[in-house]
Amino acid sequence: MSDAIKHECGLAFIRLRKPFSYYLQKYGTVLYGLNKLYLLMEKQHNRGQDGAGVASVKLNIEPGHPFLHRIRSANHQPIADIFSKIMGEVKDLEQYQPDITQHPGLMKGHISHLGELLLGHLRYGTQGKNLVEFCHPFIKRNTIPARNLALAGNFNLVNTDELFDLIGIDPGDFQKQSDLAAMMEVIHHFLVRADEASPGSLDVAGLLKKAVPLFDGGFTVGGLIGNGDSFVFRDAHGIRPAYYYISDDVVVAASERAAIRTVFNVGENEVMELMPGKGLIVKAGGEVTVETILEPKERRACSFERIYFSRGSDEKIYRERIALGYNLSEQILNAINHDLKNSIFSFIPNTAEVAFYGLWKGMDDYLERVKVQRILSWGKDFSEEKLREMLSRKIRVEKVAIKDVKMRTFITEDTSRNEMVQHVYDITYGTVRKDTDTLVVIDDSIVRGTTLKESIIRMLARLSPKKIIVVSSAPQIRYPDCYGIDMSKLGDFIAFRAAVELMKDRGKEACLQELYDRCKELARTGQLHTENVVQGVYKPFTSEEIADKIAQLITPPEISTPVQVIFQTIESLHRACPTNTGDWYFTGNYPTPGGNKVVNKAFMNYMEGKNVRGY
Ligand SMILES: NC(=O)CC[C@H](N)C(=O)O
Repeated sequence: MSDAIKHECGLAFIRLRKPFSYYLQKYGTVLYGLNKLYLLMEKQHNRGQDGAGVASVKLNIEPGHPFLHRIRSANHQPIADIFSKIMGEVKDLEQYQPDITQHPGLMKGHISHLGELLLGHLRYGTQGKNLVEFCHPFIKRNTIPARNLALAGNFNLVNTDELFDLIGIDPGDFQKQSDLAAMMEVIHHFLVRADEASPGSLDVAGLLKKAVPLFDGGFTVGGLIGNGDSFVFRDAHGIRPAYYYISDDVVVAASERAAIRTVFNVGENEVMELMPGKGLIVKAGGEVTVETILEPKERRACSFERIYFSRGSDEKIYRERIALGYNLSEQILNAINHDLKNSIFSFIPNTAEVAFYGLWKGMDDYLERVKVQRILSWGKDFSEEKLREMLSRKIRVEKVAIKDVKMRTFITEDTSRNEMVQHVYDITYGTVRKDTDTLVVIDDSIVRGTTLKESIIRMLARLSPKKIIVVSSAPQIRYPDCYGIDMSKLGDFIAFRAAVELMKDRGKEACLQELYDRCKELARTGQLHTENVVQGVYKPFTSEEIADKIAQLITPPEISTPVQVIFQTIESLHRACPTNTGDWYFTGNYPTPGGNKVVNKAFMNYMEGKNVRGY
């Protein structure tokens, strides 16, 4: 991955179904749940770099004693920071009573986070700021236990303002900036109503059925209620991922299946997908149900989860990434004129590595077909040496690019900064035959193209290949995301800039103004959600034209090595990742009405020179 696409958030939910003494007996520790939560979060640390948080609820607590706790951190290593504090409490206690960990009751009384209900979160902000105040879980306290709520999720909502209006709340400055704050108010509003209606027996599914349809966005959200009930729900299109596992001991939910598998050591089919629109509800007594909260709509699960966000250790995701690379083989063979002898294949570390193996397989299959054809065409006319030579032909793969330094902010002076930026990546010398070999490098996506231009292309050109081909295992990113990925500004996308350049080249700049006027007209009549005007920016051009323009844009002016860029097609993406058909960032087809509004607003912001998000 050369361009960091801002990562997703990750959710980790654990509900212990037995008393703490049981875990002490069976697993040797009362801290079983917290240990598992720690692992479940660590195994998903790919999903959030801004911060993390944990909330916990204790069951059956004497009135007057605290039962809901929450800890958050936006430190450098937020997960470690949180758990060192949680475990610090245990160490402190052990100083006074060395065998305290053998006493479940005492532990539960003294360790704030030793609750049966645990909710962990990893954040990459898509709204508000990257501060600890914005880290999840958010909590709301009340003297009535059933009206206490902790919430955390992987989501983005595009109707935050409307939500406050709907429940008649005038948000403060902080709340205005946070979709989680809006979600909290809405769910809490219905939680209070539900508690009023039947004190002592909350209808969790019922209250979610009232609250959740009001949210426009993609979401997987977990919640703990002070009365001991808890839930996880998912949007109707299944945009954000959600998985769960139920055993006699625990109920677990998380954003990634492989994380649950690893932490609980269970098989692929033991971990279930929480289907679109469903809610996983665990009552205070431990009963679990999966209920329909929203009528499921057309499945549009985010394909970027498969291309890049989720960990490639997942059984299915691994195979899909292999297929993504494999599917690119034909386009690449055409680009190198089937000249495998003079082509070297490599990848941009690290996330593109699996797709690279797929590409390698694709090339190998082709080479094998060629070998068989050639050998058959010889008839009886061959020697051992000739046969050996033919069989020894291999795809040439090398580790060419190396991820090196993280740019340090202390370099501020422009010229040295540019010089330094180059060195974010390094190259392996002696791998390429000068002016003879074509270098094919696969990356998982190209968003802004900045790192390619500033570092990778410059570095690769130092090896003097005949040509550089950059292959993207994702299609062209043309439209903003508004469902949890922080890529919301059109002017940032190299594909968008390429289309604008092409318009300029062809004297069609007026087209942009026309599209802008169209947006303004739609905005005036409150119709911004009805169509995606930005599709008109790309319409006059073929994908190849845009790819060629991107190649020009990412080639630094002083580099004379020809550069070509090849993208995955949308069809082959869907062939490779059949269950995750969400592709709005590539096609502009948004699953929810807010999507069109966001893309049109993003375009208006671009035209007006405003560097803000479209939601
Ligand atoms: N990436 C995410 O899921 C972000 C969650 C939420 N929108 C936030 O900014 O906190």
